[in-house]
Amino acid sequence: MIKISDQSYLVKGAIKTQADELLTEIDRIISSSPLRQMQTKRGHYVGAKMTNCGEWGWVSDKKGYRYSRLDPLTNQAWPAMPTMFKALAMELASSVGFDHFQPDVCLINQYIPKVGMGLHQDKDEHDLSQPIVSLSLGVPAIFQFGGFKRSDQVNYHLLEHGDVVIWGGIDRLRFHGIQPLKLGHHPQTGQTRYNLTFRDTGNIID
Ligand SMILES: O=C(O)CCC(=O)C(=O)O
Ligand SMILES: [Fe+2]
Repeated sequence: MIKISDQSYLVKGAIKTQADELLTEIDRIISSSPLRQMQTKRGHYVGAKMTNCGEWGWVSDKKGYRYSRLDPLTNQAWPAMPTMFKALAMELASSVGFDHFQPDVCLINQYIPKVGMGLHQDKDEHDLSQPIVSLSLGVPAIFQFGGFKRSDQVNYHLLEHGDVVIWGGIDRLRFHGIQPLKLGHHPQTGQTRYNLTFRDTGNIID
């Protein structure tokens, strides 16, 4: 395990043995809530294609970013979070000292060559005491991990198939991003990288 900041960790190869099962579940989720490019307030499109599983899903459209219980594409609830997803995310969180993590959303990002994700903070969750658990599958990518201001210096970390990044506590609001994906090939995903990001929205379902 590599400590990349005070309460941030990169665990190389942590989910290699679960990768097949994760990819099978991703296919199943995508077949009911398809990957799609989301729009931003300014009318641009988010580069990565996205979908979700869990009680909530992260969505973006001309009204902005938010969590929604329904998939706006299907008007149905998001597919349930597979039991193994939740158990794995909880185990990974607790392995670096974040106990009692109860993710209620898993955002699935799909990157193809040239697609990245600009520097941003994950701050749409109400409960910032809970960490972010982020899994990488397929083609490698360069993760940028910065400070608390967009202009702060960033460090670069290679994320390969099976790697996990976990950040929380005092690091929860650090800026981070993904550099545009380089052309590559992975036997299980082709030219694609998948990222699964587990969060606790802090939303209460009544
Ligand atoms: O793809 C990644 O590794 C990071 C994704 C991310 O930061 C996000 O979805 O908020
Ligand atoms: Fe993020």
